Amino acid sequence: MAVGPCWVAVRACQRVLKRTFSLHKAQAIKDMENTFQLVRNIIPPLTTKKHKGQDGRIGIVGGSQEYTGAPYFAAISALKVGADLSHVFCTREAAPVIKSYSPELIVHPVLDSPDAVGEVEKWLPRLHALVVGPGLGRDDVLLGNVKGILEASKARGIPIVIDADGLWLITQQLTLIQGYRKAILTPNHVEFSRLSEAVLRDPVDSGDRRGAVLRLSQALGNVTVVQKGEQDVISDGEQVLECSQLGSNRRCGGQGDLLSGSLGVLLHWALHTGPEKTNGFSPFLVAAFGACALTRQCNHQAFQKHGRSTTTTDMIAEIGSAFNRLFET
Ligand SMILES: NC(=O)C1=CN([C@@H]2O[C@H](COP(=O)(O)OP(=O)(O)OC[C@H]3O[C@@H](n4cnc5c(N)ncnc54)[C@H](OP(=O)(O)O)[C@@H]3O)[C@@H](O)[C@H]2O)[C@@H](O)CC1
Ligand SMILES: Nc1ncnc2c1ncn2[C@@H]1O[C@H](COP(=O)(O)OP(=O)(O)OP(=O)(O)O)[C@@H](O)[C@H]1O
Ligand SMILES: [Mg+2]
Repeated sequence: MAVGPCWVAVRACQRVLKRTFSLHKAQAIKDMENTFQLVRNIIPPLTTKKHKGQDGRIGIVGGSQEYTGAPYFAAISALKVGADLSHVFCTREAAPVIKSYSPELIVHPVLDSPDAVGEVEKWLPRLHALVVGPGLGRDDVLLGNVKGILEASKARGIPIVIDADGLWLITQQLTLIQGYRKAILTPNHVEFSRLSEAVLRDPVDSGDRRGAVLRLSQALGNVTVVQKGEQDVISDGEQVLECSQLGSNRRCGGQGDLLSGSLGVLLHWALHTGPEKTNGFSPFLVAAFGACALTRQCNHQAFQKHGRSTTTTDMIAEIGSAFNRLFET
């Protein structure tokens, strides 16, 4: 077959694209490796000199009539990653259910009480990070209470992870989070679109996920955003990171709760260790990358054992060994 100049040009162009793509891929792998090292740097050593609480006291705000699993997944994941104490602030009805899942959680049935904000505020001085939203539901009274809790936490400078219905709340009231740089938002696909459309008043460009996450973070005043998906895309409005750690194709509910609970602890560790441990790199990005990689590795390991029957409980059972493999070898 005669090969015309046009075809030659196409082949040349394909070669350049292929090389650019491989370079991009190689760069992405190198970035991932460097970021893994930064995550390793923030892990606090286990020593005889420490007392209970020093490696993290994490609060989860969520748990309602409909949803008791999500706050449990987040709270137990925080403990399994290495926090010393994990508190759940939930509704009165949800509390006995959550307590019955695990004796290891401290459960406060206060979220629908008349003085919910005051009841949670009492604990704030002792908490290193809050995770707001898993299993919260969308009841207006509860959301009003959580608004007060967010305001009180911001006034104290507490790092906050916002997930699930917490994202629903801030999507309705963007000023609640605008400019609070100690927050990390962890939207799934739907939550990201809702939030992005509310903030940027434009439909999301699904062909440019990195750009979309970067723009959302910038518009929120450099609040860190983690868009979960086939790859997790993370940005603080200045840099964009991707996590493509191998997971599996099993998409059972609750994986995002494992991620947000883990992130609560890693965020505390990243902020506590100081900038020299993260080479000046954003501690928010390091913590977010660590939580994404860990969740996906748990998913991978659980899937190897349980295949299609994998559930989030199986993934939680993998946290210890996944953490070791990724960060302690
Ligand atoms: N065991 C428990 O207690 C658990 C409780 N949970 C709690 O549930 C509450 C609500 O959280 P949420 O994530 O279900 O709410 P929301 O964002 O409205 O999504 C709803 C719909 O969006 C869609 N959809 C989702 N992802 C998509 C994607 N990637 N790509 C495309 N579409 C996608 C999908 O719609 P469908 O396929 O049905 O059309 C889905 O049904 C919250 O409190 C949370 O913490 C969970 O944590 C799970 C474990
Ligand atoms: N298509 C995909 N391929 C691989 N991993 C994915 C995919 N989609 C999501 N994940 C991973 O699953 C985890 C949870 O993301 P997901 O989008 O399911 O969150 P979620 O909807 O908030 O979960 P939850 O059910 O807990 O609310 C993240 O670690 C993400 O990387
Ligand atoms: Mg979720």
